[in-house]
Amino acid sequence: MAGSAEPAAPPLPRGAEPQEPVTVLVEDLEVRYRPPSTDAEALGAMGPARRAAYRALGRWPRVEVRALDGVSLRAHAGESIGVLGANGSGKSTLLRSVAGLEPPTSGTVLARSQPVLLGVNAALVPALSGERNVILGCLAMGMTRSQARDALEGVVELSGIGQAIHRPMRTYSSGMASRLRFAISAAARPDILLIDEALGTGDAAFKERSEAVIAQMLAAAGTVFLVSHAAQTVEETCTRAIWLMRGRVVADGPAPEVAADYRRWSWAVSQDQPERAESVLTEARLRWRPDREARAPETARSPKEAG
Ligand SMILES: Nc1ncnc2c1ncn2[C@@H]1O[C@H](COP(=O)(O)OP(=O)(O)OP(=O)(O)O)[C@@H](O)[C@H]1O
Repeated sequence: MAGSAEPAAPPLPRGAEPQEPVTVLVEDLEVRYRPPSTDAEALGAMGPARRAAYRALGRWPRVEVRALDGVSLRAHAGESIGVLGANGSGKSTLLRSVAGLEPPTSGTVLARSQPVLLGVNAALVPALSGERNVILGCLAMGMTRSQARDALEGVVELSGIGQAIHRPMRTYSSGMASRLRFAISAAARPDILLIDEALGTGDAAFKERSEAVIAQMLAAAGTVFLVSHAAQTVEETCTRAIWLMRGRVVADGPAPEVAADYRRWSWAVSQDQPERAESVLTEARLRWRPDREARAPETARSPKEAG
């Protein structure tokens, strides 16, 4: 993080939980992976016969990664929730789980309607033009062919990629592709939209347009989740922020305050001040105790059933 002065501590938490209906409920969610690891220690921990068998087969032992380790949250209509955290803290796994794309190892994920995960639900084909992909993406999100055709102009306008819409998507920069995916996802006007980093890839005009779309969705009582490394994006776009670390919720509260705590922690880490970072973390945990008493939304279905 730039600058050398430590950011100021945020004021104490205020306000109670919103009264609006619950749209997403996550309760004690655990997602574990067992990837193969070349770590010599994992191999060394085996008995000699097993180690020899692994070597003979050219296999590596599997280790357990706890991507999410007991996450609970309740999202409400009209909330835009920023998910903050360092690399590997579990942000994308949380979004994939809410979208119903990641089976929980244990715990519960319920949603009022099928969440749309930006960039995954829209099955785009690199060899086809942006235009053809808009149609495909809209069809993939359940729109009819004529609804998709009607949506085309608005999608192109929101994405701001102009004449490039007629070129194959494989020729797009990653920012252009992200903007188009965002615009396609927004066209379906989903009740629950999950965005993984895409808003950071646009210029100021795109940012303004995408923020307007998010505001419209929230006004229609939807819920937006936005994953970002950037505390500033979350501060500017979200009403609430959740800070994840090693698959656990460190803080869950109003976006400006939680983002400020995250910023102070990132600053201490970047200044190589582990004790300071630890004390910011402890303060944040005390300040923003994650809610553990989640209740199911009345009309909730699991994400794969919903929609
Ligand atoms: N398919 C997978 N197989 C094994 N491990 C995985 C898999 N997907 C994620 N992980 C691990 O789970 C942890 C959380 O990953 P995740 O992608 O959710 O983090 P993230 O906070 O989104 O990271 P980033 O900010 O770098 O995108 C990491 O340790 C990652 O290596």
